[in-house]
Amino acid sequence: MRRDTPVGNRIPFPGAGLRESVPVKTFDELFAELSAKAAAGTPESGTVAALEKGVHFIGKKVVEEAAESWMAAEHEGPQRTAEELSQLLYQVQCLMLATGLSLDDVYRHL
Ligand SMILES: N=c1c2ncn([C@@H]3O[C@H](COP(=O)(O)OP(=O)(O)OP(=O)(O)O)[C@@H](O)[C@H]3O)c2ncn1[C@@H]1O[C@H](COP(=O)(O)O)[C@@H](O)[C@H]1O
Repeated sequence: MRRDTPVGNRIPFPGAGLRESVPVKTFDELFAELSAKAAAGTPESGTVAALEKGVHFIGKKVVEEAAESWMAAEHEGPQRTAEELSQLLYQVQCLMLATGLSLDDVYRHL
């Protein structure tokens, strides 16, 4: 997720050299935060702005971040890959909110 701090490495990435775990925002915590902002229509929230633009806009962001994650994994190393994957997870959650899906709606397919 958007951050200026090092990325934790609870799951080792071979050769990554990532630092030890630091406090992180979990997937569920992020979803709760975004849900609250969406419900409140929080001003200056990028999430609220994205939701106003709709599924088509957010869907393109999902594809963009997926592609950037892939390219980072092949060419840019683990740190950049982690950053891009965090953006992908964020955009996935925006798409869930834009389509009215809950975490359980998705988790039940895992
Ligand atoms: N994790 C994220 C997150 N990841 C990406 N983004 C935004 O998604 C947009 C993506 O933009 P771009 O595609 O242009 O990405 P980019 O700047 O080119 O970056 P790269 O992909 O090239 O690395 C930018 O506006 C980012 O700020 C995020 N915006 C918010 N979050 C989290 O969501 C929370 C709520 O955010 P707000 O709704 O803005 O308050 C925040 O506290 C964060 O934890």
